[in-house]
Amino acid sequence: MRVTLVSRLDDAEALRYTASLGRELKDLGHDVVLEEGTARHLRRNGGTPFEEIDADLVVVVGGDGSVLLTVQRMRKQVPILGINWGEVGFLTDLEPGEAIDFFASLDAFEVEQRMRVRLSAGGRVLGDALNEVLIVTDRPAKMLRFGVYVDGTLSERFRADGLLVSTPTGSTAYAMSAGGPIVDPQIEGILLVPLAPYMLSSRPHIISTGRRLEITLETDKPAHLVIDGQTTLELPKEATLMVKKSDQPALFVNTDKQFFEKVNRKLRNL
Ligand SMILES: NC(=O)c1ccc[n+]([C@@H]2O[C@H](COP(=O)([O-])OP(=O)(O)OC[C@H]3O[C@@H](n4cnc5c(N)ncnc54)[C@H](O)[C@@H]3O)[C@@H](O)[C@H]2O)c1
Ligand SMILES: Nc1ncnc2c1ncn2[C@@H]1O[C@H](COP(=O)(O)OP(=O)(O)OP(=O)(O)O)[C@@H](O)[C@H]1O
Repeated sequence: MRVTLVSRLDDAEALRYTASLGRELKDLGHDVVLEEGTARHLRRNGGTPFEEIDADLVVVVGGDGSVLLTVQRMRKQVPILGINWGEVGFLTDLEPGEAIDFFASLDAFEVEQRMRVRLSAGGRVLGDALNEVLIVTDRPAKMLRFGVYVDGTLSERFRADGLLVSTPTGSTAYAMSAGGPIVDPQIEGILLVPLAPYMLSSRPHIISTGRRLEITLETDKPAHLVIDGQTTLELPKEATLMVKKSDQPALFVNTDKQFFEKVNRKLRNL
C-alpha cells in the first residue's frame, strides 16, 4: 500500500514517533512517503506537498488541527487515519500504542465519507470545510447583521457576533460550544449556529443539503470567514454566500470506533 505520513511539526516526540512508524510500515512491505513539512523537520529529502498527496492512505500523527489541515490542503481526498498526538483528537481513531497492531493486521479497509460544506460568493468557491465555516466580526463587541434564505425565502434575520455554518462532523467542535446540538454524522445537513445572537428566541437550525441555502451579510462592518480554524479570508462587504454540500467529502478509514462512544468518552470532561 502507498502510505503518506503527516506529523504535527511543533512536537519533537510526535516527529520521532512518525519516523519510527514509517520504519515499521516499510518493514511490513508498504511504500512510505513523508509529507513535505514532516520530511523537512526530520531532515529527510523528497517530501510530498499536501497538495500533491496521492496515496492509498494518509496517516496523520497529531490532533484535530492536524487532521483538519491535512483534509483542507489535500487537492484530492485520500482516506485518513489519525493517530492521536493532541489534546482531544476527536477526529483521530487510534492511540499511538494501538497503531502497530492495527497496521500488522491491516490488508484492506473500509472508507467512511464525511460531508464537507462549500461556501461560494459571486460564483467563486471560497472553500470547503470539514468542521465549519465561521463568519465573524473583525471588531470585538460590534455585531454583524445576517439574513438566512432557504429556497429563496427569508428564514430569519438577526444580529450576532458571528455565525457558524457547520457540518455534522463539526457539531462536536465550535458549534457545540456555541450551544448547537450534537448531530449524527450519518445525517446530511447543514447546521447554522449564531454566536451570541441579540435576540430572545434565537435557536440553531439544521437545514437539509437538498435545499438552496444563502446567507447575506447585511452590514458594511468588516468581517472575516474562517475555514476549519485553519484559513482566514476577508469577506467583501454586504456579501451573499451560497452554502452547499461539497462534491469532495473527506474520507476516513473506518476503524469500527463508535461515534457516540467517542462523544461520551472525549467530550464530557474537557
Ligand atoms: N470555542 C470553541 O469551541 C472553539 C473556538 C475556536 C475553534 N474551535 C474549533 O477548533 C477547530 C480547529 O481545531 P484546532 O485544533 O486547529 O484549533 P484549537 O487548537 O484552537 O483547538 C480547538 C479544539 O477543538 C477540538 N476539535 C476540533 N475539531 C473537533 C471535532 N470535529 N469534534 C470535537 N472536537 C474538535 C480540538 O480537539 C481542540 O481541542 C475549528 O474547526 C473549530 O471547530 C472551537
Ligand atoms: N504537517 C503540518 N504542517 C504544518 N502545520 C501543521 C502540521 N500538522 C499540524 N500542524 C498545525 O500544528 C498545530 C497542531 O495542533 P493539533 O491540533 O494537531 O494539536 P492539539 O491542538 O494539541 O490537538 P487537538 O486539536 O486534538 O486538541 C495545528 O495548528 C495544526 O494546524
